[in-house]
Amino acid sequence: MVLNPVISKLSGKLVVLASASPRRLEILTNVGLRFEVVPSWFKETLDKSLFKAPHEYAVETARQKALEVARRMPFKHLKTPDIVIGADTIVTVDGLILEKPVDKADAYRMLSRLSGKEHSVCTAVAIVLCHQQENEEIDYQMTDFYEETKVKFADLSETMLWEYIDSGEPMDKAGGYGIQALGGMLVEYIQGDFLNVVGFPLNRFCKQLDLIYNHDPVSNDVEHSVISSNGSLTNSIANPSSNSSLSSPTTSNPHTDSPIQNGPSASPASKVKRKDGQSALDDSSWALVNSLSKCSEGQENVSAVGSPVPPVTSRRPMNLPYVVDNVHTDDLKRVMELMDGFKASKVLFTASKLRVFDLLETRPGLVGAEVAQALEASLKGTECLLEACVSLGLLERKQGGSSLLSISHQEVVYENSRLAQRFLQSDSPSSLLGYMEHCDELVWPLFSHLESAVREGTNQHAKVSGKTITTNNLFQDLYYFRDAQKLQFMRAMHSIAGVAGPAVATAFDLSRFKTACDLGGCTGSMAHELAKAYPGLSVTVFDLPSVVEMSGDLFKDKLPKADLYILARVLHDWTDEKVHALLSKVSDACTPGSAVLVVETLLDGTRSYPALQSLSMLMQTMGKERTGSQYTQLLRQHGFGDVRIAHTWNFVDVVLAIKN
Ligand SMILES: C[S@@+](CC[C@H](N)C(=O)[O-])C[C@H]1O[C@@H](n2cnc3c(N)ncnc32)[C@H](O)[C@@H]1O
Repeated sequence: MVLNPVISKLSGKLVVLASASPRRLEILTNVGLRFEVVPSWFKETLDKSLFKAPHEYAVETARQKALEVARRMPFKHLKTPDIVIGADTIVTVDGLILEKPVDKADAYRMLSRLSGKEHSVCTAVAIVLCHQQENEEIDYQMTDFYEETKVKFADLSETMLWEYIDSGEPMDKAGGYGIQALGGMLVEYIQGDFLNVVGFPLNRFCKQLDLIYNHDPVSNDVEHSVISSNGSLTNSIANPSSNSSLSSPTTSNPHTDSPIQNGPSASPASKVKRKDGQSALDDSSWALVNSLSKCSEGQENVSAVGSPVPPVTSRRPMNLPYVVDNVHTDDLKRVMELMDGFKASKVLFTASKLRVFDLLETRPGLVGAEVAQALEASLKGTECLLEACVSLGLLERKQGGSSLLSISHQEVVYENSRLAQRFLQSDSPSSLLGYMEHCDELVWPLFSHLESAVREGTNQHAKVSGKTITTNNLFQDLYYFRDAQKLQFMRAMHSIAGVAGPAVATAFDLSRFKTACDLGGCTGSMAHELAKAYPGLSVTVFDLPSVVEMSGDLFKDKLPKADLYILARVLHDWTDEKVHALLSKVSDACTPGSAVLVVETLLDGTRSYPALQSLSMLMQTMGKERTGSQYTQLLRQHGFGDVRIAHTWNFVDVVLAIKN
């Protein structure tokens, strides 16, 4: 299509970009567009499974972003924009939608998925035109489109991936990369609009503005749906030859003359369809999407919270304060989740202890009564527990049991979720049941004394078991004083090492070491993982006499000879003084080029797990978790000049320190 001048058509208009993306801002500024930035409060949480194709999800998100700002501004900013632009960029690969990574581990998952493959970048843009009418009501007209660009990544090495992730660039970008900066290094070729990959398809946007401002939509016979503030469809004209699109976010079928229901139109599938039945995305027809009076402030907020499609319902009087908005709702949700965190943990521990997951592994598809019978528990309590497990993603609820006790085939039956199959069944290789039992029996009672621990700065065993624990008797008197306790502790250590072991073993290339000694190696689970990863490595486990045959006291006895010493979750048990004593001893046992592998949860980044784990150490031991740089400093003080850190984002991270 011939492109006419469009940007000048917007001069004198209040143009608003409903996006905080600096890249979109730059693209639009560069072409001389004058606009305000009002980031949308619409949360990108639409249920992706409701959309037939990924681009439909992006379009709907762009629409909701733009509409939220268009509806908020007259009330919150006390001015009505002329035009609001919303955009959403998604990356799709193997049918999967990738948005912005939530953390480094997520960025790693995304980028390794993109490595060596072609993927698609889709930016959807929604343009809302706001017309203030004489009666103070505002009409909203919306048009939207999307642009797709194919991008091919080179094969990326692990080092390249991590170097890029550690640059911090992936974090605020769809798909975890930015083509305009460092991420450009990853790209072999692109097919399509480069700026679309950056975040805004400028050319297509200008074509769309051309359609809007250089052609009169009504005289062009384009599709034109009007929804009045009482929610009824008042007009509908169609032009089947039209090739651009506009849709009404509030109508389930704007092509009918029937009245449209008030209230939330829940499904994104309610988007306008073209006359020919195609998705509206390639159309450029018009729809007057909404008409709201200025006094419907509360409604604006309700819609943004509850539904992808803003409802048009009865008006609220201006003087009735309406206090819920997206931001508040998200904060409230977070606080509620945190307040309920202890209940969720206890549900997990109890269901594990009652062996619900083992039962449903051997007998999947049981109804509540059958589970209650097998557990010898009350029906009422069992049903509550099962439903709580479903809500936490531990179990799946299905319809139609075929069991003897089921009354009808429509009865609810339960099965283990994938998460439960992997981590909660006792026979799974990555079962965490041992650790769960430890958390429930030992850590849980300690945490009820968190306030005392914070005030006193010490462990709380005296309050729970009446035992005063010091650096000299931590293991012997606490964990190993009875066989049952010892085995429980060892099971806990074993299960974590089993899950984290493969990531620890491969965090660095350790193939040059021939002998390793796992100091405080407990059941040998970590040693086993190392030996598996490096068939040429002979690993010895050294622990207290009550734990292993190759025994001794780390602090008193001579250490076995090795060229790699492993200290996995040992240093975090001890005071700085003891840590210095131990590292000095390990350093003495090392020759130049030998190394120590410190495996600990590093207090780096913003994940909650390490911080909570550090509190757990405070409650249980003499020690604490430390940051990567604290370990680096400690190790350097003991003659390990070359210190490298690998964050595995598993239970533990890894520090490799090589002796000078
Ligand atoms: C927290 S556990 C870690 C176990 C194992 N490294 C892992 O990551 O699964 C600490 C280990 O240090 C051992 N340990 C504690 N004090 C010790 C000492 N004085 N000498 C030798 N081993 C000790 C304990 O028996 C226990 O196995």
